[in-house]
Amino acid sequence: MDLKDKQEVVKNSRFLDSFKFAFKGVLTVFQEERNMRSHIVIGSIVLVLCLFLNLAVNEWLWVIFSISLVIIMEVWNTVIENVVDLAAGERYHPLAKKAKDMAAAAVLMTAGFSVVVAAIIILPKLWQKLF
Ligand SMILES: Nc1ncnc2c1ncn2[C@@H]1O[C@H](COP(=O)(O)OP(=O)(O)OP(=O)(O)O)[C@@H](O)[C@H]1O
Repeated sequence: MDLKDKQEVVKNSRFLDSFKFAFKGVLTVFQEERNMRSHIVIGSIVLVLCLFLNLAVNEWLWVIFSISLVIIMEVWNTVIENVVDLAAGERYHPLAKKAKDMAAAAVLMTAGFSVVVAAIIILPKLWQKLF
């Protein structure tokens, strides 16, 4: 094995390691964040509901996009909470409060966007189906 092959093996193992660490991150956020579990349950219910509503492809994309965005934003919220806790520890600090509140605001705004998507795409179809 020459130097070039060795470098490729090292690169490959780092690539696999980064997947392993990313999956560990997914697992940790699910285990430790109650809000994340709620997002997953609500998102799954919405997706199952959509199966019965004959959505067009672009409507599916909007629904999947908005659910994914809430989940991704919750991951970032958790990242910020952890980093702030690391920096501030048990101390009260106005900047720690600002950072955590803004991170929570980002999740809230994204959830608001999902509600708008649901109101435009899902509710009218559900209404039609039911009445
Ligand atoms: N070190 C701190 N200094 C000042 N205010 C803080 C600090 N830590 C938390 N807070 C305030 O308390 C609130 C709750 O903090 P916490 O760390 O429990 O987050 P949370 O929003 O409850 O998170 P979770 O998503 O885990 O429910 C924050 O939104 C922030 O307003």
